[in-house]
Order: sequence, then structure tokens, then C-alpha cells
Amino acid sequence: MAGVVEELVKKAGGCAVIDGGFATQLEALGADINDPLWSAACLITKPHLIKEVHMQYLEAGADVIISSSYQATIPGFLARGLLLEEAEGLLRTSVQLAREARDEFWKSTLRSSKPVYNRALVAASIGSYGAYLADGSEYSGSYGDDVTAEKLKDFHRRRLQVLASAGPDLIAFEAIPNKMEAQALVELLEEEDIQVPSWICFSSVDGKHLCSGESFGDCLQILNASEKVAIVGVNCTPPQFVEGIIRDFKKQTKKAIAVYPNSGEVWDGRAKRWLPVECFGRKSFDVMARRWQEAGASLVGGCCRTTPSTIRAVSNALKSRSSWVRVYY
Ligand code: MET
Ligand SMILES: [Zn+2]
Repeated sequence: MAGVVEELVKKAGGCAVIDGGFATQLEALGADINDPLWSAACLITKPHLIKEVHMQYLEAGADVIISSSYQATIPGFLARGLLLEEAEGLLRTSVQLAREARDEFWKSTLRSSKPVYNRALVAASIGSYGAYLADGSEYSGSYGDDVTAEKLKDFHRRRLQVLASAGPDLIAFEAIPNKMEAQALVELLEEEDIQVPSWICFSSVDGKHLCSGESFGDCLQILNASEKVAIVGVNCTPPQFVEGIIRDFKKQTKKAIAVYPNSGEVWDGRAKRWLPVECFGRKSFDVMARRWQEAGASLVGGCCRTTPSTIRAVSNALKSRSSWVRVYY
């Protein structure tokens, strides 16, 4: 594990807390994210809301906050009519907003008499090629025959360079749906000699494979071979699969494991609405978080449809067993 992560996990009592659904909370604060750029549209229109969401997750106990760049891409911004310099500037802004929130929050907690927080880390988010396409391939992993690893590297290259140079503590590749993209990212990290430690998290719809149907084991072998990858895991995956996935990963990697599942609700693309959780209530996220830690996760948080209250519950569940004071509201 990279030094900075190891230190944070230790300080957090064995399991650090990642924030929750970013786009979800942005929408809850009134942002319109029905946009090809999704939550990244707010980098143009409502940057103050982005900072507010980061603050809310920090207050809830997040030890790692993830920037608003998941669906922020240079071609996406250019298609919106922005210039290249403006597009790159917005990518840097996404990291800057998270750093500002972290620094301001940390300063304010230092002033309080009972320090109950860690100084959080900022992870620069990078979504998959499928997230940019916004055509459903984000959750199928099917990019078609004309997409090669080289094409994926070229798609990711400049954004990775710009985000890495903006001063994040980590790079977070999120919801990677297939093996070719995992391979492309590992090669790109080496080619560009990125010094910021990375995590690569996959998405899964069945708990046994990536969204593409490929095996976790084959992908983990690729990630295991790279020193640039500090953390591996899954995100935006139904929570009921996570414990099994951690146990499976544990057998196949020595890297730290991060899990930040969605709420278990399912997005109905045609009806454009979330279908309710079938087999468990949202309340149990904190109970599950303990089991995920016991199964071997070093970082636990939430993805789509989880909120600051989910993360507060997770933080209290994980930290109450160490010497932590609970965060009350
Ligand atoms: C589709 S997964 C989205 C991940 C992103 N960090 C978010 O929470 O909005
Ligand atoms: Zn998600």
C-alpha cells in the first residue's frame, strides 16, 4: 500500500472511510445532472455546490473524498463548446475544489477541542470510457470491436496527466467494466510514469465477474503486476455481493481492497428512475460495512444513491470500535 494510504488506514483504526454518492448528493442539493457531462456539468455551472457536497461528506466522517471529475472529459467539454485550455482548467478545478474543502474542513476541526476526524485525502476521479459514451456500456463493458487498448489509452491519457498534476493524493479509476480497460490503465500509468498512487475499482452486476462477464482474477493479475496501483476494489456494485467479492479478492491479491457499493437500487434506463432495493433495507449499510472490514477491506464507502447519512453510519460503525469518538448530529 502506498505510504500515504497506509498511514490513513492505520489512523482510521484499520479501515478508512470513503465518501458516498457524489452525483446523488449534488442532485439532492438541487443540481440538474441530467446532462451528458452528468455531475461534471456543475464544474461549469455550480462549483459552489460541488464544494458543499465535499464538505457534507467530510462532516459525515469521510477519510477520502473523491473529486467531481468522474464524467468530466476533455472531449465532453469540447463538445460543450469550451476551449482546450478551459476544459483542462475545469479538470484542475475539480481537484482544487476537493482540496479546498479538505483544507478548510481540516483547519476548522483543528480549532475544535475534541478532534474526531482525520485529515482527509483527495482522490481524483476518472470514470471509464463507457461513462464518457453514456450509452449504457459503462455497465455492460461492451465497447464494440473497433475499440482497442491503444484507443482507450489515448482517451484517458491527457485527462490523467492533467488530474495527476493538480495535486491529488490519489487517482481513483472508478467502475471499470472490462479487462481491456484495466490493462490499458495499468499500461498508461507506467508509460506516463504517474507518481500519484492509484486505485482501480471494477463494477459488477452479478458479484462474480466484471460487468463485461470477465473474471476478477484475470484482472487482478494485471493490477498485481503494477506498483502504480496501490488499491484495488469494486464500486457502484450492489452491496449484497460485496462480502463475497472481498473474500474472492483476498485470495488473489495482496493489495489493499476498497469497496464502495451503490445502495442496491437499480437504475431503470428506459423509465429513467431507480427501482427499489429488493432484499435489504438501507439501514443495514453500516452493519454490512463491519462485515466488509472483517472480510478484509481497508477502505469502505458508498457509491450511487448513498448519501452523507449512509457515510455517517459507516464511519460510526467502523470507528466506534477503535478509540474514536462518534460523530453526532
Ligand atoms: C457511476 S459511479 C459514480 C462515481 C462518482 N464518484 C459519483 O459518486 O458520482
Ligand atoms: Zn456509482
